[in-house]
Formats: sequence, C-alpha cells, structure tokens
Amino acid sequence: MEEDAFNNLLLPTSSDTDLDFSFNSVSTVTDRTFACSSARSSLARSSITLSFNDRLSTTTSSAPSLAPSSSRPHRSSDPKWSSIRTATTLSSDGRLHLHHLKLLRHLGTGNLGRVYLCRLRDCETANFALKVVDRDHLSAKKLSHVDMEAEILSMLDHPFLPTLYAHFTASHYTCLLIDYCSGGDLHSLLRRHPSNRLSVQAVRFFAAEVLVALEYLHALGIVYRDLKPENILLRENGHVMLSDFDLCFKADVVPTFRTRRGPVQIGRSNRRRTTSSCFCPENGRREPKEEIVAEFIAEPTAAYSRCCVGTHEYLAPELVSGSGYGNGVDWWAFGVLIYELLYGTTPFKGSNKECTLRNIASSMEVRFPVKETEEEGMSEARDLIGKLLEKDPMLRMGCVRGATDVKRHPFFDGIKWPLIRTYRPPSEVRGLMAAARKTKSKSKGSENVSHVASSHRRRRWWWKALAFLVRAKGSKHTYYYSRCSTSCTSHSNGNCYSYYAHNKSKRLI
Ligand SMILES: Nc1ncnc2c1ncn2[C@@H]1O[C@H](COP(=O)(O)OP(=O)(O)OP(=O)(O)O)[C@@H](O)[C@H]1O
Repeated sequence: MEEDAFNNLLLPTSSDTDLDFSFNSVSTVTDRTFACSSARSSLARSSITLSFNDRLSTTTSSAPSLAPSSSRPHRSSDPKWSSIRTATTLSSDGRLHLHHLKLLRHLGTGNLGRVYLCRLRDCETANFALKVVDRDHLSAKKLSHVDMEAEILSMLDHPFLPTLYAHFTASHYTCLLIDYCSGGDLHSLLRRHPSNRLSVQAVRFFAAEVLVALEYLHALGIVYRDLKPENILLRENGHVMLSDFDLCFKADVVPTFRTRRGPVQIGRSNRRRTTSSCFCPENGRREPKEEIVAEFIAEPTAAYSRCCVGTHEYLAPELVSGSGYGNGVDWWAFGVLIYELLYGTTPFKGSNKECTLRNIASSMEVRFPVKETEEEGMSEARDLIGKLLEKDPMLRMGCVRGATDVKRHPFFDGIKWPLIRTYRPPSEVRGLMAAARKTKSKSKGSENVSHVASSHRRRRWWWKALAFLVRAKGSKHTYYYSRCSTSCTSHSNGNCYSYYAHNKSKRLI
C-alpha cells in the first residue's frame, strides 16, 4: 500500500509532479542537478565519520510513524500540529502517509538523503521539510546514523530545534517530516556579508540562541558533535534551528541543583537572597554585594566516545587525538563558531585539512587578528572564545557545569535568557535575509520564463530516470557499488579517507 502511495506520488499526473520523481535514487542521474539546487553554499564543509568505537553511535530507533503532539507541550498549540491531526484523522489507518504530502521543491542533498519543501495536500498553508532517505542505498553505518537522527528528533521539543511531525516509511524510503526553515543556513548568510563576518550584536544573538539549544540537548544527554554554521538553519522570523542530528551520541545525565555565591547581578536586586556577611551599612540601608544563586545543571559530564566524527575545522583536540572525548567537544565547537562568526574564518584553519588538524592537536593557542579599531564587546568575545578554546577539556568552560557557566560570561551580559525567543534579530540579520529572499525570488522569476521550454525536457528526463531505476532494480548489486564509489569521491568522504589514512599511519596528527 505504501508502495502504491509512493508510486502515485511519483507519477507525472500534474504540473507539480515534475519535481516529485526526484525522490528516487540519491545519486543516480539526478545527482548533479540536485547538488546544484541545494540551498547550501558550495563552500559548505562536510562532516566526517571515522569510527574508533561504534558502541555509542549505533542505537536504533523505534520512533512512531507520527510523533505525538501531546508529548510536546511547547509545540502542541502550533497550527501545523492541527493540520497534521486533520490529515491523520481522515486517514484510513490514522497515520500520515506520503500521499498526504505534496512535494514542492528540492531544498538540498546531504550525506544521508534529500530534503524537500512540502505541504499537506489538504492544508496548503503550512510548509514542512521532508527528509527522505533511501535505505536500500545506505551502508549499515549510515543507516545507524539515520536511526540516530530519527531517535534524537523524536525527543526534541524546543523553539531552536526541529519538531518531528511525522516519521514514516514508504517502500524503502524513510521519511522525516520536520519544520521548514526558509532563511537558509548561517554559513550562507555569513558568505553573503561583504566581509564574511557579522557584527558583535548579531553574533551575540546567534550565539545566545545556539547556547540555549545546546543546553537543552545536553540536558537530554545528547552530545551534538557537528556544530557549525552550515547546520544552523534560520527560520522565517530569523531565529535559529539546529539541524543534522545524525552524528549525535547519547549519554547519561544526572541533573543537579547547586548553589553558588556570586556578585549580585544587575536587574535582579528584588529577587536576590543574601548572605548575612555581605551587607553594606551605608545610609542605614543594607546593600548586598553577594547573593546565593541556585543553579540547575544538567550536563552529560560522563559522556564518552572515541568515534571521530564532525567537521575538520570544528574538531576538538581530544577528538583529533583519538584518545576519547565527551561533552566538551560541543563547547569547543561553540568557541570555534563564535570565532568564525566574528572573524570570518576558523581559528586553527591551515592550508589544508591535515594542517588544520595538526594545528588543533598542537599546543598552539588561539590567536586573534589585530585591529586598530574595535567594536564594543570584542574583548569580552575574545575572552569567551579563549575560555571555550581551552585545549584541556577539564579546564574548558562549559565542560563541568554546562551552559550555566557560559551564560554568565560578560559577553552575554544583558540577555534575559527566559525571553530569548521573543528577541528580534538584529537589523543587519534581517537585512541579509531580505536580500537573500529578493535574490531567490528574482531567480525564481527567471526560472518561470524558462519553465515552459524546460518542462518538456524535464518530462523526458523523468522517463529516462524511471527507466534507469527499473534497470537498477534488476541489477541492484552493481548499482549499489558504483554509487558508493561516486559518492565517496564527490561527497564528503574524501575528507574521511585522507584523515583515516594519515591517522592510521601516524596514530596522532
Ligand atoms: N528543515 C529544513 N528547512 C530548510 N532546508 C533544509 C532543512 N533541512 C535541511 N535543509 C537543506 O537541505 C540540505 C540537506 O540537509 P541534510 O540535513 O540532509 O544534510 P546536511 O545538512 O548536508 O548534513 P549531512 O550531510 O551531514 O547529513 C541542507 O544543506 C539544507 O540546505
């Protein structure tokens, strides 16, 4: 039945189905076209996966076909949920299927599958992103990443993380229905800026949101492992949404409440609890200088893995050395992210990937470009980056007490954390997003002109693709291997192999 639904979706019965067939075969004849149409900049850096110890990265998922909104209290009032509920109520088996969706546009291709912009057929107002993975053409390792991503997505309920609206299988395709982000990714936004860097204010805005998202993931025991601008998508309102959870790993976390003495925070005077030793007797009034603050700490400090995954420029030294690592890799990557957003490049970037890894693993301290005039807030930013890019994870900010410590850093002074999702993105960010939208709609306009001419060609291409697929089904084995060899050279795995060879021969960079 799913197969029927899938085939119906692929048949070119209406104008919008011109795109639907692209669903097939991740890297067959269609690959080049889709690589071009990817929303991601061609300069985007790919992630590597190199397993030293797979134990922690092969959990399989048993996510339901429809993620229940009842278990997501923060998003349950989202109108998208009610349209999904309507579709499933009308469905004969109460589940969401592929035929409920109308695929509108290809958004991008990743290591595991393709992502499409789509809508529910019965409700054309809400946009979703559908990640489609062809299970038949993935290795067992990659399949475990797909399952990990589905499992992580099914756990999330946070404004800066995707909501999984449905998870279903259609034939040999696994489909994940999540929030659509129309603003592209932070890497592309950065590249659109003339100097490839953002203002301190914009960096503070993005860093604060990413920090809150990381805090939430860590509280669930999830170590993200692939933080980079490419994986920070922007929603229509300019707020962030982290994506790509296939490289995550899960660990135990024991939440604790700790108290700490600290200087009184500005703006919190009417809520403070004071210690008797810290009163100032001036003017007969007792002014507290210190307060006792209760803090919630939920950081997976016992997390441990030896699997080398991530993106070269963002790898932490303990990860590069292959000696085992934990939650600290995310705090390191957070430091690299802030550096890149402020300076337009990453701090340990070398002339090639191996040099980069060598710089990371060496004792070389982070260096900052010298500038004659500086924006306000740069010295605080540098201090924060220095503390996050501490090579020893035991001394690195965030590793022991998690986001609680990082949030208190002066770089984030003035941020009212509980109100963070109500903040408006800085005008600079809104400007860049508007410019991108303009460029997109212009190119769509020119696409429309050529649409009529190309539709005949596309239809012919569809039949060719279908014929290819039928042939491929007949000789699946050959197809699988030839596909592997192309994807290994043209995709990210080039990184993986060069690093692997190097690491194997020298053990350590
Ligand atoms: N929710 C979304 N909204 C809008 N675009 C998205 C969304 N999710 C993914 N994309 C686009 O689709 C592309 C592919 O995403 P996907 O998550 O499959 O792979 P990836 O980010 O390249 O990561 P990897 O290859 O490491 O799995 C991305 O580059 C992004 O441009």
